[in-house]
Amino acid sequence: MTEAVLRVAGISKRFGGLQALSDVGITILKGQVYGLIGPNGAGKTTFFNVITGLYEPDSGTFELAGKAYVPSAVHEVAKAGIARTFQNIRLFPDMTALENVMVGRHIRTSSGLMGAIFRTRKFVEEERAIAKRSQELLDYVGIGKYADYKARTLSYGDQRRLEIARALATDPQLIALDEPAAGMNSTEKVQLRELIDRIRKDNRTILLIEHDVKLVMGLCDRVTVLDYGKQIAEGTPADVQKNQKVIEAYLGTGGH
Ligand SMILES: Nc1ncnc2c1ncn2[C@@H]1O[C@H](COP(=O)(O)OP(=O)(O)OP(=O)(O)O)[C@@H](O)[C@H]1O
Repeated sequence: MTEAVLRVAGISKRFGGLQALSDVGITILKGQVYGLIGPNGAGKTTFFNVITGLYEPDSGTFELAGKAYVPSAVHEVAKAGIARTFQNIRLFPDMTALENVMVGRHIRTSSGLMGAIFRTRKFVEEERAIAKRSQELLDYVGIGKYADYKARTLSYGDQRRLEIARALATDPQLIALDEPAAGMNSTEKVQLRELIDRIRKDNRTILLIEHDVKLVMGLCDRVTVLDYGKQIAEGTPADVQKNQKVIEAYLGTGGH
């Protein structure tokens, strides 16, 4: 049986009087692209923020690659093995593309601050290896030739690729992409789809929040649909598309 990479269950989160998530759970198997969709305000971002340590849940259990983890802080979650991108791109705009990826890689290195200050041999060697690996990742996502460009000078689509390269640099168990196609034109979306497909073929596991339902349906192995914080459907894209509750939620006849 294929192993589960992420297994979360019973996640609830309330903001004051608003129940943003009610008993939500998903299981993502290794090598899957798993989609999370739902109308505006359904709770997708909240769910993402809970599993990546940005929001503290009111309840829930969390397991990554067979080990329980506590999503108490973003850096702890990154160390445990979940790398994420953000809806609003969060790169270091005045650092080069290569440096942005190197930052991601640093959480997997060991020489630490003292090594950096005294430029120990181990540190220098480690930096060289990090730069090499980071360049490979830029090549992998298709922006290798922009390694020395400042992040802010890259096109929107290329900045999103750079974020993905930085996420990959942490060697994550799971890559969580928050609306990667937002603001992309149709050519960029096709390229994004090819890139995500390629990442999947390399046996990586991806969780995807996306507004572009067509992209999700074409790309994902499984999909969860949220509406008003509740999981109204889970299954293959074909199953979910036929689900009456999903149709109603999207057509706005479900009480919206
Ligand atoms: N930090 C917060 N404080 C209070 N309410 C919040 C907070 N974050 C989200 N909410 C509320 O929780 C509900 C779910 O929001 P969320 O952003 O998770 O939905 P979403 O599915 O990601 O929506 P969208 O597609 O519009 O991004 C909304 O009603 C929202 O107003």
